[in-house]
Amino acid sequence: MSSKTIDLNDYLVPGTANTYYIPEFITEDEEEYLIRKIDEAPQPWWKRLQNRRLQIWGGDLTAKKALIPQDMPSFVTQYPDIIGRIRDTGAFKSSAHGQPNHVIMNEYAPGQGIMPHEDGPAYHPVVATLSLGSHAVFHYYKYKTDTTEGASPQAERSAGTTTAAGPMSATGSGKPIDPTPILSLLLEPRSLVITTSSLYTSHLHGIDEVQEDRFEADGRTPQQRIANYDMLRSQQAKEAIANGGKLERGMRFSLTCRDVEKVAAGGGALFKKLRG
Ligand SMILES: O=C(O)CCC(=O)C(=O)O
Ligand SMILES: [Fe+2]
Repeated sequence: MSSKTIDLNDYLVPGTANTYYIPEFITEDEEEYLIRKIDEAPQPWWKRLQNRRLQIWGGDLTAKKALIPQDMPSFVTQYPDIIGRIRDTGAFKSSAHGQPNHVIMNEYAPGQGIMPHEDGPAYHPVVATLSLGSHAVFHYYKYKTDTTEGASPQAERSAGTTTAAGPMSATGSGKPIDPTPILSLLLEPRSLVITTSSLYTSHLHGIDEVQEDRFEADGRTPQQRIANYDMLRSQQAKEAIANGGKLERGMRFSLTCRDVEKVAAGGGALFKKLRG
C-alpha cells in the first residue's frame, strides 16, 4: 500500500473518535516473509509467559520505564518497512520520536488470548497493532462506575505481558471491569489497528481465549457487533458476523508498536553510570 497517501480520517472506525482500522496494510508476500522471520528468530528472542510467547524488539524498559534502546530487526525497519509506514500514517506525529521505537510481538495459538488490561503510562498513548496469520476479535472494556455490584472481572496486574521484561500492559488497578465490551473489532490478518486517546488512556482491551469466534444472530446489527464491519475485506467473516456463524482461529502474531518517550542515555554514558 502506498502509505504516503494515507489519510487516517479515511480509516476511522464508525462510532469512535479515536480508533482507526486499515485493512491490507501489508501484502500477503510481506506477511509470509514476516511470519517466517518470526519463526526463524533465535531461541533467546522468545519470552514464555504462562499462556503464550512473545518477542520484544527495540530494547527493554528500566524500572523507571525508560527504554534501553536496541536496534530493531531489519524485517520491520527495512523490508518490509513497517515502522516507516506507521510513521507515514501520522498516528505518532505528536509523540516524542514521531514513530514507534518499541514492538512487542505476541504469538497466539488457537485458544490463546490476552486478558483485559491497559498498556500503561510508559508509552505515548498510541498503539498501532499489525495482525499476521489469523484474525482476532478485539474487545474494548470500561471500568465499572458502580462498584457496589457483586463479582465481576477485575483488572489484572500485568495481565498483558511480562513485567520481568519491563514494559507494558500492566495497570494493576484491581478495579472491577464492566464485562460487556463497549466496542469490538475484527482484526483481519495484514490489518493495522490504531488505538489512541481515551480508548488507550482510560479503557482496557483484550482477546478471548477461544478456539473459534462465534457470532449469534441476536437482534443487533452487524455493525453493532463488530464496529469495523463495513471496513472488512473478508466476505467469509462478514457473513459469519451478519448471519451468525463461527470463525476458526489459526496461529496469529501481533506486532504492537509503541513509542517509549523516555530513552535511557546511550551505551557509553549508561556504562559509566553503571560503573559509578
Ligand atoms: O494481540 C493483540 O492484538 C493485543 C496485544 C496487546 O494488547 C498487548 O501486547 O498489550
Ligand atoms: Fe495491550
